Amino acid sequence: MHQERAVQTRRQILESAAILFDQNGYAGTSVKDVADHVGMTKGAVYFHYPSKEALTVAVVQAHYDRWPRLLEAVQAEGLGPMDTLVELLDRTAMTFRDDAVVQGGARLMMEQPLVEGSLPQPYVGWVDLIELLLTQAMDAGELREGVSPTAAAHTLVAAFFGTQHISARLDLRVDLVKRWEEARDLLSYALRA
Ligand SMILES: CCC[C@@H]1OCC(CO)=C1C(=O)O
Repeated sequence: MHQERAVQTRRQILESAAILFDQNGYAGTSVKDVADHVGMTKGAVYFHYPSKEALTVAVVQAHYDRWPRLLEAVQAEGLGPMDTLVELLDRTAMTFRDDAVVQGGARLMMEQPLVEGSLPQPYVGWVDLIELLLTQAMDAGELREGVSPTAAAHTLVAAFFGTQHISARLDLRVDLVKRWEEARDLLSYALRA
């Protein structure tokens, strides 16, 4: 019971931190702000996360931890490789629209130069994963002749990042899924055999 309580508390702290980092940025958020938002003392927050940097690294890690789980859920549907990739990115767009931890992590990654604490290199995980899925699509005859999985992975990550960034700035990501569907449908003409 105690362990479960601690897990729940850590999740609530991360969620509050992510919300505040997304709203006010890294420099504009203090551990005290997070404690007030989650309804705990600063000391209680420090018990779980010993510094603002530890909190920052944890939010970003929780952001990236979403994607392998999302991939597993999509792969369980047994779609072909190209449809798996399309479904994965569609659900990633929904996650960027709906998930405060993903949104807070994305803002922190934008502010990486200002952040003490070591953060992962952005984008490269997605390029590798999408390149793998497009290579599987090529092997299955689902990728247009002559399209390089590596080049297409760079383009898809850039298109997704730009789409979610513009939607975030102009519309708080409310229209993100629709904007992503526009980009995805256009890119499908270039990618599908
Ligand atoms: C899938 C596009 C890349 C993704 O979009 C926001 C962001 C945060 O840095 C990303 C990343 O680092 O992978």
